[in-house]
Amino acid sequence: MKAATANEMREIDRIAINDYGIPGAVLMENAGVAVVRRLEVVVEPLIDRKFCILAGKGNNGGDGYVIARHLVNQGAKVKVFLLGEKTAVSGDARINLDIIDRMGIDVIEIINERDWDKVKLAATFADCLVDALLGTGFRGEISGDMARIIDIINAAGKLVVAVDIPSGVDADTGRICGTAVQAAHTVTFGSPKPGLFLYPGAEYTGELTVADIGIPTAVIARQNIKQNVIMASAVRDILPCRSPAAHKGMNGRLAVVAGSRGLSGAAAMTAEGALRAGAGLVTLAAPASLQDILAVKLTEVMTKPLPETATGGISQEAVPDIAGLSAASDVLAIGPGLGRHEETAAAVRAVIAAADCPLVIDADALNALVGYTDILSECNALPVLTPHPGEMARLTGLSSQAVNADRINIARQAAAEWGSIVVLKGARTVVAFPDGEVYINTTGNAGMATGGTGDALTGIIAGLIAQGLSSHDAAVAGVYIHGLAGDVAAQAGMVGMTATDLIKAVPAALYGIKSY
Ligand SMILES: NC(=O)C1=CN([C@@H]2O[C@H](COP(=O)(O)OP(=O)(O)OC[C@H]3O[C@@H](n4cnc5c(N)ncnc54)[C@H](O)[C@@H]3O)[C@@H](O)[C@H]2O)[C@@H](O)CC1
Ligand SMILES: [K+]
Repeated sequence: MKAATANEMREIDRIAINDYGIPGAVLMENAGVAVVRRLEVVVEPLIDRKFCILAGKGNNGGDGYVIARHLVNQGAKVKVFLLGEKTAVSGDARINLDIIDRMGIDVIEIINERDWDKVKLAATFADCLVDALLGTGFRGEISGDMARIIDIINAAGKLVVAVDIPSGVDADTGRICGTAVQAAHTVTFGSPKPGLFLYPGAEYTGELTVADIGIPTAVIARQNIKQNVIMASAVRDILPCRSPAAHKGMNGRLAVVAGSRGLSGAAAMTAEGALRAGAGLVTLAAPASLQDILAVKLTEVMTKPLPETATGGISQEAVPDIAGLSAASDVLAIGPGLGRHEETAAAVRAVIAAADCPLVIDADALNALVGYTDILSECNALPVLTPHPGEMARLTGLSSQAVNADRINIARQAAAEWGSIVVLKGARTVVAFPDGEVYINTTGNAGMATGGTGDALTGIIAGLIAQGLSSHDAAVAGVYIHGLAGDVAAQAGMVGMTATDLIKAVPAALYGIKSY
């Protein structure tokens, strides 16, 4: 599913109105009715229920007047508050404001101090508040009277339904622009907006409904929208079918280069993640002194001892061994638990520059690339990089707060600059490609904020590449499956679940998607 930015959505509306001749008032009618359909479900029955509609001066407010008309027709008691003067309302919003004026619906302009008391009182007695203050026309920050009315909505403790976007949420990034309406439900029009999925905006959105308001689908399809939301159906199509006559050699050979003294678990979880994602044969290459531990930890994984530094990380002498392994593998996953020894980092860079097969690069292999991202252009296939915000911050020189504040664009820029697929992990993982295409993942939960889940993801993505998926498809499907496995594991309790629980749940997640 595509997710349109505010600018893209405005252009879509414009084309629908100007090129297709759909009157703006018709789109507004459909938008308002879509919200009423949702209200019929969440405030049931509507008759005699009290609604307070908070309207801004633009078309988002216009949707609010349509909602008011339909609610009154259904027997609800409706008060409309307009933040400003009626004379400031124009166009389609004006048409609908005039209609409800003629219907005798109370429209109170919030102009002086006494009007604020009326809003507070109405909010106190309402069953539901409808946020029609700001939609895709919102720019800048929330301040002054707008902040004040949003505070009243949030303080009322009532069911809040947002029209198109919770006011104050940046439609493109999910940033809270000063303050924002905390909605329980949001009905968005035509196409969802990225900011409704990305945190913190997603938390203010509540349950999201995407409503068709009659815009021809071709208008949206022709926009070349590059933001996507990963859907189960798309992952189902991506995943390979497994022949009933399959043997292990048909499901790919995968090599993992991971681990160092004290960090054997990361290596083991990466290898296990790959196996659980369906890889045929997995070889874990790790420092020789970890052999005994890994042999105990892992049953199905083959191990390859590598020369190591005095501190127990892989050494430069390991490079030819790994090169040989990569030549015999369909994919190489490198990084988890390697440690940050400079010799190890240099060995990692040599491996990345020389690898013959597709790469999944994570953790300490990403740290090894700080200041050396130019070597990524030497990779034969598009490498997949899986940084968390901290690693991304180190790679880009930004703070992790800055990375999280604009996840889509930061990932997109990095993917273009490095000629790589960038999987920016965290709540709502974003997968970005060098051509600007991005995918937002919605599976997963806060229980996954625990050590080792990132190693599992690296293994899962590599495991899918081993089975013949392109790095592109493996990254998109991998983050979805990883999050879904987290959701499956969380059914036994979210807090306290471990990466191992997630890894064990991968087959169930795959079964849920593909029934195999
Ligand atoms: N014809 C269309 O384009 C359609 C628009 N629709 C609705 O209209 C919305 C877009 O309408 P508009 O483009 O009129 O814009 P909005 O109604 O989203 O916002 C514009 C108003 O907000 C004010 N504003 C902007 N930034 C502000 C800030 N930081 N602080 C305080 N006030 C601020 C502007 O001065 C203006 O009065 C959509 O989100 C959707 O709800 C729907 O009715 C469907 C059809
Ligand atoms: K709104």
